[in-house]
Amino acid sequence: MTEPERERERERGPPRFTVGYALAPKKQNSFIRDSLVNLARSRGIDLVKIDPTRALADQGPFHCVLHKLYGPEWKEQLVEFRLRNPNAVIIDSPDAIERLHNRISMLQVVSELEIEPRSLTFGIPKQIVIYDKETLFDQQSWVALKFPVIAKPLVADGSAKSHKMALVYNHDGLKELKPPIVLQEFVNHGGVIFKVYVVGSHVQCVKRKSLPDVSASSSSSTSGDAAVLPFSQVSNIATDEKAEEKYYEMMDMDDTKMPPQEFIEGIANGLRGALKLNLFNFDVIRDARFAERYFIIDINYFPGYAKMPCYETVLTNFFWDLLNNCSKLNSFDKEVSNTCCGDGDRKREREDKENSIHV
Ligand SMILES: O=P(O)(O)O[C@@H]1[C@@H](OP(=O)(O)O)[C@H](OP(=O)(O)O)[C@H](O)[C@H](OP(=O)(O)O)[C@H]1OP(=O)(O)O
Ligand SMILES: Nc1ncnc2c1ncn2[C@@H]1O[C@H](COP(=O)(O)OP(=O)(O)O)[C@@H](O)[C@H]1O
Ligand SMILES: [Mg+2]
Ligand SMILES: [Mg+2]
Repeated sequence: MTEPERERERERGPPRFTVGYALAPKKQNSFIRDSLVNLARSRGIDLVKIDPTRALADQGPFHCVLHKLYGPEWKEQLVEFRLRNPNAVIIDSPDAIERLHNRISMLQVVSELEIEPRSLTFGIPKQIVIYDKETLFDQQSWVALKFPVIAKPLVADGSAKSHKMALVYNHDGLKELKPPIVLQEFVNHGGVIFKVYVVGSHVQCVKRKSLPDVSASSSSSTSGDAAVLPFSQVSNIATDEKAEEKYYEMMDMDDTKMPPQEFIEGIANGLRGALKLNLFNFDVIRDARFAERYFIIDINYFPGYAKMPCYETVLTNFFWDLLNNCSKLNSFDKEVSNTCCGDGDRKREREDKENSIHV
């Protein structure tokens, strides 16, 4: 760069970026808080709402589009936007997100991962998919499964219906289920679930309450108790503080040891690469019988990040990394200058970007 060019750049000041967001109203309320908007703004990133009633390609300009909306029309909008703005970043690709909308394809990738240390194991609980009532009533279809099982709607599209689960203690309980469903073996895990939030290369694990363990006797069809227990979003239920305190005491929540960070990061990075996603979380449980055995039971796109400690900083850093030092973006906005960062950061940014753009 010549001296006059450097001078012009100094005069222009640091580059500014615009991130457009397209979110359902509930998500917008929980995620787009003043604390996030102000922190991002102070780092040169403006968060701007995308108007869902107007064509996306007519809005902007956006250096980056952040979204959690579904359906063919929205996908079309993204394709059109991409054609008109080939250097803008779309977080994340709708095809990659769609894989998480089916509870079978969602977890398929887990079995393909190879993670150190090998002293700990991870996988998914034994599960089958049932598409119709006939198969549900055919003993042969679930003979390989051990009760209790959790029945989950096959579709995980964010609707209230897609979170309606049932804990089924014995085969009598199967009668009440409505396929298409996934029947997954229930794993006793001490009533505590680990939620692992992933934001690009940032990985953060938190503890949440989960379903309590089930005793062997409650699974017998002669116990006289109900054969099925419906529930929904158990780790998300807002209880009053007192009840919450009692629950935590009862479940020894404070005493529950976190899984090793290195292990969790290995899984998170493996999933990030295989799923080609930047923004997701996954639910992990630890087998109550074998403490070295972990199961991944759920993966969610763009989860409730506002519940993650320091979410404003984590998300702002992610946007910043993505928007700065990126040659593709530099050509989208010719005004942007090159900014330095370490090699590790560069590698991280490259990975984050590889996971984004393609629509
Ligand atoms: O509503 P929140 O903030 O609790 O976030 C929900 C997530 O809670 P979590 O962060 O895992 O505790 C929630 O996670 P779970 O499925 O409950 O494990 C989902 O990601 C949910 O999105 P969707 O309904 O599946 O599209 C998320 O809902 P949306 O905010 O995306 O509607
Ligand atoms: N295989 C399982 N064994 C034990 N508990 C489970 C299992 N699967 C799900 N759960 C419990 O049910 C809750 C909801 O299941 P999940 O698959 O995470 O659905 P959702 O997408 O609605 O969060 C989990 O947070 C956990 O408490
Ligand atoms: Mg879950
Ligand atoms: Mg989920």
